[in-house]
Amino acid sequence: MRNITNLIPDGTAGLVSAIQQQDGATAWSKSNKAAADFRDYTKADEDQPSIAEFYKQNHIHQTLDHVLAQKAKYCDDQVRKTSMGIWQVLEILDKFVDESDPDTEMSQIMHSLQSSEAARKDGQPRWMILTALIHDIGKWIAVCGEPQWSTVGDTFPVGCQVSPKVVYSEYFALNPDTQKYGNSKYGIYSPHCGLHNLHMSFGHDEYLYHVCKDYLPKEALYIIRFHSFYAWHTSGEYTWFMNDEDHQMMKWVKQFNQYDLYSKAEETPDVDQLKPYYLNLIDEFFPKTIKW
Ligand SMILES: O[C@H]1[C@H](O)[C@@H](O)[C@H](O)[C@@H](O)[C@H]1O
Ligand SMILES: [Fe+2]
Ligand SMILES: [Fe+2]
Repeated sequence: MRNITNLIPDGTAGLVSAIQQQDGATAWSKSNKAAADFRDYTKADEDQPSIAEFYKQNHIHQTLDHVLAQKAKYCDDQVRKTSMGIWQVLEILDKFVDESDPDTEMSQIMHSLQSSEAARKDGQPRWMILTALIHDIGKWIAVCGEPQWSTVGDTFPVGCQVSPKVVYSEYFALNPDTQKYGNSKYGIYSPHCGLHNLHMSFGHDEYLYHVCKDYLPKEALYIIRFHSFYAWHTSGEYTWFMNDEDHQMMKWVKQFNQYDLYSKAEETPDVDQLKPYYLNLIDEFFPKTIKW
């Protein structure tokens, strides 16, 4: 098994061209895109000004009240009534492009398959390959009419002070909660209460966690729930809320992040060719349909 650090030797992310192998997996050849060139929001400010505008809306509107209302609307088992299979949702998301992402303009099915193929190529266990495939399909709420600011982008806890390491943190000055919690490190929480006790800004992560919680191992659910919490898993903030379980789980989130971020390659995976393998993998964990 290849170690995941091989994916980013000497700062080169290197996953840009996909090469089909005989066993059906996809091998990746290196590109010139260095790891440091991913998530370059300074560059995005010049080339993609809509990303700053996206985060402005996100940071203004993601309040504790918003999060509680969205959880009541989407996360309760009783409120989710639409039955769909995992692959069906992936196909619906074929039309969806995430406005917050500076690294890919591809549709979500392409990003899903790029991530899962990177994990598969790396010899990861089947649950991790599946997690990589589905981690973003909570973006289905955008298809239901949720604005992008309430669906995508990095997440952060609400109801407490926000770390300056959250991307575009300057826009939090415009958030009404800043008056209430802006000076309180712990806000409504207590030290080391565990990340599962935080109300995270609402989006595809929290929603999909609830959709999947009866079907996947706890590591997979943890990755799904916190994969967009970059200020924590990549910038080392919010450690004051972590409990023992979070310390154990963080390594999985970090491993997963390599496949999520650096697989944003330009070559498009062959959906029809990969479909049988993934239908089989989905069947191993999920019933034919689940509630959305
Ligand atoms: O722009 C991206 C995208 O929305 C991802 O799905 C999310 O997980 C990331 O955290 C975010 O930076
Ligand atoms: Fe995501
Ligand atoms: Fe992703």
